[in-house]
Amino acid sequence: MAPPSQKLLIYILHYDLRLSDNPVFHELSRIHSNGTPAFTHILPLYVFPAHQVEVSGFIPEGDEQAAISKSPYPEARSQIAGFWRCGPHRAKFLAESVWDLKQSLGRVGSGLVIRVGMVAEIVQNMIDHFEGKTEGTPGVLPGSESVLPDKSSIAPKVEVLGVWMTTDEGDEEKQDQEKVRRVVEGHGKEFRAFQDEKFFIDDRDLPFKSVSDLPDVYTTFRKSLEPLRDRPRHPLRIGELPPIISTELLPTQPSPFHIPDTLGDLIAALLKPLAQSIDVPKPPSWPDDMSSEAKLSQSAHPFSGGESAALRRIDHLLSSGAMSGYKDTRNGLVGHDFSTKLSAWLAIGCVTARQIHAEMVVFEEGTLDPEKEEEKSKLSRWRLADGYGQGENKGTAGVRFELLWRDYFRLVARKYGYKLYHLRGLRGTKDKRWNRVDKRGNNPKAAEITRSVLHRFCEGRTGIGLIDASQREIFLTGYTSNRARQNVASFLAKHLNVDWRLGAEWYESMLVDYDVANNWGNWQYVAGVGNDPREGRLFNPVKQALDYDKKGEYIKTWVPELRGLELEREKGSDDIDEEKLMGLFQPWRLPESEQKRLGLTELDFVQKPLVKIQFSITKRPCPSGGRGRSTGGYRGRGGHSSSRGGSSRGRGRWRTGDMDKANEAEQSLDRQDL
Ligand SMILES: Cc1cc2nc3c(=O)[nH]c(=O)nc-3n(C[C@H](O)[C@H](O)[C@H](O)COP(=O)(O)OP(=O)(O)OC[C@H]3O[C@@H](n4cnc5c(N)ncnc54)[C@H](O)[C@@H]3O)c2cc1C
Repeated sequence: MAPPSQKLLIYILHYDLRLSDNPVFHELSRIHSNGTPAFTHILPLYVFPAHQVEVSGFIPEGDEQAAISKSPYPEARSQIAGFWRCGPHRAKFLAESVWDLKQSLGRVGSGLVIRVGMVAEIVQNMIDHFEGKTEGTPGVLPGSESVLPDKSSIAPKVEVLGVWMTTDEGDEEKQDQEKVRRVVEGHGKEFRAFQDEKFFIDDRDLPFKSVSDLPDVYTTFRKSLEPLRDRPRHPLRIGELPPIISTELLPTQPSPFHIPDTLGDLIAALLKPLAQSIDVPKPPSWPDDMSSEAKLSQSAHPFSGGESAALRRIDHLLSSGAMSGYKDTRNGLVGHDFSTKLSAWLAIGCVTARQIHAEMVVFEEGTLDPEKEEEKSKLSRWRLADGYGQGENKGTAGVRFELLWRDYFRLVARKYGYKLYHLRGLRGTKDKRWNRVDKRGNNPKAAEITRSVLHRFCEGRTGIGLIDASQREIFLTGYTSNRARQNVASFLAKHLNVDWRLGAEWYESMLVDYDVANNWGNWQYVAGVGNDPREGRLFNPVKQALDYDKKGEYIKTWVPELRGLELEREKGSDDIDEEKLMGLFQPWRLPESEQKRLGLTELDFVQKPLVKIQFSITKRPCPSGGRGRSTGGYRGRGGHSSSRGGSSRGRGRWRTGDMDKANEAEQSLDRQDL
């Protein structure tokens, strides 16, 4: 047989969906420019992973139910609650990101091949195909569900030399990588795993050799790295890439799946199975008559996936002055620009933290050159922006500070491995009894009650305005602010005592920016089982609403049932009636007449809130009087009524108890860091 005419290197993309500042593309272009790489062609390959993303919608024809039953893979659902692991918002964002990369690569004469399945099986299928293995050759890994080998013609012209990919910290990702390595090395090919360089500080520059030396307190970690502005490396330059293999030589997508030809069809294939089985019985919905433009303007995250959109967003943040103002706005709840909204692109590697840093440096130093054609138009946008050419400011420093949190949680994931997903957390906390929905440690009746509480939590019908607004926002848009996330996580874990992993699974399903280390690490932190140095931190969502949603704008945006509540003492004035505000924060507190007027008398979240939190800004006792209590026989935690007072604010004086004490401490630390 003639020797193969093409020597192929496969690059599997996963959470590194970008062309710029990409260590693998950098290496490929470097070797290519050096003249004599061992390979002649490359294959950039993205596989929608069947265990994380539901892929039954890629099966052509038939109704959705039939499609699910025909898929060789189990549904991609979370382990405990059974939520879709990748809900509609992230599925769409991911498809847009993959498509954007395909187009960017196309523009530089390369391309991206898309497949669905388990990545190791797809790699095996490719290698088998090029090794000329015929039908019947296992295209399937031992122990996995069957995926039929490709039946198309054999292509002896190509030899696979190796497979490259970047590593991830998630347990599952590590296992997937290991399976790929075994397949590749089992065929005597080269396997190479690159450290992705999408973080703020490169692993090579960390002040410790072994991750076991990572401090358990973020502040200690941060201090060891300050000044942060001096730390990041420069983004990598990508030169010309080796030619891509002709797609005709490739095996087709293993049956029964079909890869769509357009972005619209790709999104439709991902969304189809998700739409027919929504995870909660009474999901929130947009008003029927709301236009898609109005939805986008109401959403805090109206952005599309992809490297191009990410780079445009960075440009916008700098030219609008939003980045310079970040420190003052970052605790906002409503709007597009109160925080950077870069997280979703960072999570799947459409952009790197050091690219953000590098753009901020150019902005801070004001070094754009009007003589350079490519910098001229940027200069016209940036030069009038707040902070241009004036060095690091509070806002840009604040963004660096937050980006380091992201690095930190990734390293925490590396240090603690599987403990990231464990109920007892990194701390191994044993003394807390959680309300659970799984069989272990629970009787069926209690599990059933917890399940119904969980549904109300997910649906945004708990009766606590801030929590409900956030939960409806996340369901409808895939995003909610960091402030809201902290409150939601604290509420589930500490007021309701519900197994915090259910919240983490819900966020995994809902968030457009889901990231394994950041999500599970943050949930543990807030639930009190992770590496928060202060044990017992508790967010009081009523006080938090008072601090961060002073005029009730956020709650009214997302809980339309309460929009008709007029908070101003006089129309158009800034003078807010605090009692009504308290009614917005917990609608059970509204007088009966107001409840009737607003049509709230039949609503469970008004009449039977999951928790009543005692909190008042007047000297008068709360309407229910006495201790706060949870309702419906649920073993949760209400507020406490011992009045210890606190700071005066507005007209009255805080009348709260233990919860305020916790919040005073909370304010002093305030996770300004988080
Ligand atoms: C319970 C809970 C779950 C979370 N789950 C995720 C998740 O799955 N994915 C995710 O990216 N972030 C998560 N976060 C962190 C944080 O809420 C988001 O990163 C942030 O809200 C994203 O919006 P932004 O890009 O506008 O953030 P900005 O405020 O603009 O911050 C800039 C960047 O810094 C990083 N950052 C900010 N805060 C944190 C933080 N607390 N931890 C780690 N990195 C941070 C993010 O990359 C963010 O894009 C979670 C926080 C909590 C409390």
